Amino acid sequence: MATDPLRVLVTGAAGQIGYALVPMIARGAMLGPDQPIILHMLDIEPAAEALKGVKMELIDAAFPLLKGVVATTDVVEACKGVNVAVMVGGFPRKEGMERKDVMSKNVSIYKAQASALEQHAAPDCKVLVVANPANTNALILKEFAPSIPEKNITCLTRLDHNRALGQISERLNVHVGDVKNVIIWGNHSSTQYPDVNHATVTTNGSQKPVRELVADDKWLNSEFITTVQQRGAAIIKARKLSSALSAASSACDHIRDWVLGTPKGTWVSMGVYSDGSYGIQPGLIYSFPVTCEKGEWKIVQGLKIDQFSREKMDNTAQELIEEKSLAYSCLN
Ligand SMILES: NC(=O)c1ccc[n+]([C@@H]2O[C@H](COP(=O)([O-])OP(=O)(O)OC[C@H]3O[C@@H](n4cnc5c(N)ncnc54)[C@H](O)[C@@H]3O)[C@@H](O)[C@H]2O)c1
Ligand SMILES: O=C(O)C[C@H](O)C(=O)O
Repeated sequence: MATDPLRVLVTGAAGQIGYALVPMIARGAMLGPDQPIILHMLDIEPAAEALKGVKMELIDAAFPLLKGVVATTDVVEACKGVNVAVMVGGFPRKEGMERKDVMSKNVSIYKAQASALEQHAAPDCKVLVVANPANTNALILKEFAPSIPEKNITCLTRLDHNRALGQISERLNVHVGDVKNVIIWGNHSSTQYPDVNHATVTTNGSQKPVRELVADDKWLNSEFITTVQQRGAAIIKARKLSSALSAASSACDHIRDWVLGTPKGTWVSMGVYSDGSYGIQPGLIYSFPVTCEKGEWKIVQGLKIDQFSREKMDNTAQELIEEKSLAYSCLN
């Protein structure tokens, strides 16, 4: 039986993440190889010509799953009937800036786009905010779109999760696919806490704790953490542009696992609405370990948290509380 196409919105589609992301979606990397797609691409007037060019290339690539392309600078047209919204539109940080330095420009975009999504997207639309400051933009979107269920609004910390997997795989010289269950707690910023206390590596059919295999707590508790926290800045320094292919790929991972489910025994990190789990203030958009089934995420419960982790988890929560009040002061 033919499957109806799903409508996927990408905002900021003429930008560098957008350019990497739309072909991945059109090839099935986000919603699977059998799911037809109609792509909705939004950008602003100064990027309208570039957006047209992206649409031309999508047509030229002749993707079999791509059943239509809407390329527009009209936010209402862009949001109409979308089932998935990937919010990339905004201003990236440059060398020497922290992510919250792009706050005033970006939170006002998310306030404005919240109502367009609320009024015109499909009622069960799943929203992923990528643009920085990602957690706080998602929080603003949630607060200004009160009729969208809070469970449907998330932000991207899967890139940090994948970076953590990558660092462990490099250190142990094992395949990245054999490393699992790292956790990113908190903010997608330099206060995030990459935690390997529950992570494992599968070797010769059995699972071993990452801590045991690395056997170097000093490295795990210092250099590993700062490398993951600072990876975004390192990419900006090297490329003079912020990460794009890895961000696009991680956005596909985030939505794919959310919609199609996480493999048994595996969790991933997602920035989601806090329900107070692990003592994190309810209402923040905070990155937790989650499992997904039937299109719903659930925070993994009952993990043992030591004093070292507790302090780092609270520190990044505190930054999110401060970002929230800074965001509101930018909106006033
Ligand atoms: N969460 C993450 O892991 C992660 C990773 C990488 C980048 N980012 C962030 O993603 C965002 C995009 O990065 P990029 O490198 O693609 O930037 P970019 O400047 O190349 O592209 C951004 C696009 O957004 C468009 N835009 C601006 N205002 C808009 C609006 N109101 N509506 C729709 N589109 C609008 C711009 O015209 C531009 O085409 C940045 O905020 C960046 O910091 C987040
Ligand atoms: O660090 C940035 O500003 C871009 C992005 O958030 C990243 O982590 O690569």
